[in-house]
Amino acid sequence: MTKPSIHFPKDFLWGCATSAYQIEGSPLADGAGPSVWHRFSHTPGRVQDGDTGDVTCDHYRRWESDVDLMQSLGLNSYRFSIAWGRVLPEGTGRVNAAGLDFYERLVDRLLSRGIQPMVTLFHWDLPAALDDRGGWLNRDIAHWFAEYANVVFRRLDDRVKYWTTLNEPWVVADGGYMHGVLAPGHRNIFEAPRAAHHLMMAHGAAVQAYRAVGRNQIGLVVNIEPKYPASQSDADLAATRRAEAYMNRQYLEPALLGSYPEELHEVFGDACPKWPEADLKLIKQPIDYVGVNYYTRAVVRSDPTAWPLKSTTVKQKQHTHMETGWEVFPQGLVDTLLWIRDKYGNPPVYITENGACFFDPPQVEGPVLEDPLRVDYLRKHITAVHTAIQRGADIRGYFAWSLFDNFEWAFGFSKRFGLVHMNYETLKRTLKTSAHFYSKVIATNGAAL
Ligand SMILES: OC[C@@H]1[C@@H](O)[C@H](O)[C@@H](O)c2nc(CNc3ccccc3)cn21
Repeated sequence: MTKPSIHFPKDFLWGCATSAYQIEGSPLADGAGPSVWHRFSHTPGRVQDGDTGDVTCDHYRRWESDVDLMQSLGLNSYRFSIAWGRVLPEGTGRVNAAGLDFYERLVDRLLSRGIQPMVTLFHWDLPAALDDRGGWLNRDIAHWFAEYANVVFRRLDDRVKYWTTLNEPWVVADGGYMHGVLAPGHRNIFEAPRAAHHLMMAHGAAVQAYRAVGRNQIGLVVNIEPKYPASQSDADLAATRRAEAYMNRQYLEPALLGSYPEELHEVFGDACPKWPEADLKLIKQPIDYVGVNYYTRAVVRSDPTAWPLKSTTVKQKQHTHMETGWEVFPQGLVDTLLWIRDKYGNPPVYITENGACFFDPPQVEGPVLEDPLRVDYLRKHITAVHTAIQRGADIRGYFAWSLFDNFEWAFGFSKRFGLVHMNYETLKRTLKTSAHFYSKVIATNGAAL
């Protein structure tokens, strides 16, 4: 039987995603102020092998040829983030013209190559000067973030059609304040929900500011990891509900519904704050789309000894090279997209990140490097997106994570997610077979799947 031909909507965005600290390098160049990730990566023991973002892919200096590489792949869109500290070195106040000019030149070159920018305002690299003033623990950060957002909106909204306020607030609150494994490295259950709330207030303040000056689209990017109970026992079902509320609903629901899931009281206990209604009103600013970062699912088992969720995830069969063994589970993406369709009124959705790191086979030098596992992963997950579209989900674009191998936060350079291989000694970019596969998918709007 011939395979039914797959076609995506006519104006579907096909892109790759990156973030400033992970690919740019030159973190202090041209007047830029340091971020919490500059400090964190330069603190011994915080990042594997002592890796830092000082050079990484050197995109800050190679951006012109990198944009030309994106064009050669046939991308019609590119998701990247702006380093807050390049634009406002102290986080507020003085604007660093050289920093803003860099991003303006990048946007102009992308547009000249027919590539639509999707710009993230915050992808974890908070200016260190603001962390010194309390960072995400200080309620004033909502105003600081709106001030920064306004500077960028006024300069670029005539050319940038797609804005994102925050990338994955859950990761910042959970990694940076609950478990302390990401910058700024706090481990405190009383801080985590406050950081989470202030992140969402900043999101609301930036959207509110955008409505006064902007004419395009703005949304929020969340990581969604669907939770499946390991058994139908009451304990496992309750643990699964807690895990889903803590990761998947804690940010979407204040943004879309203006309320927090009740299960958070079970997670945070007496650390769970009570917020004024006015805060929730600020957070619930109408947004134009939801960005979903999907990588894997979690099978959840109750574990009363596990902090703070009293649950653990059960490792599955085929998984990627992530330390926590992220399972390859494309059905989870279908389930996630239909869950959003049904639970939140079928909002416009972009898959703003999807990808995998594998221990790619030993690389033989040459024009193309073989990464069959990543090709298989992308094929299955892009097909999952198409399945969700056929079942009525309003999906408008897909961004593969990532364009290049890059700085994988606390894992340093040990994890490679790129469609393009990065030689960190020579900075040579080499396409992997997944890049060629993705190019064909884009050129045929999905038919090459
Ligand atoms: O880990 C791969 C990427 C990372 O490089 C991006 O900067 C970030 O946006 C990103 N988010 C996820 C998924 N969310 C997540 C879940 C658990 C721990 C850490 C991240 C994966 N990734």
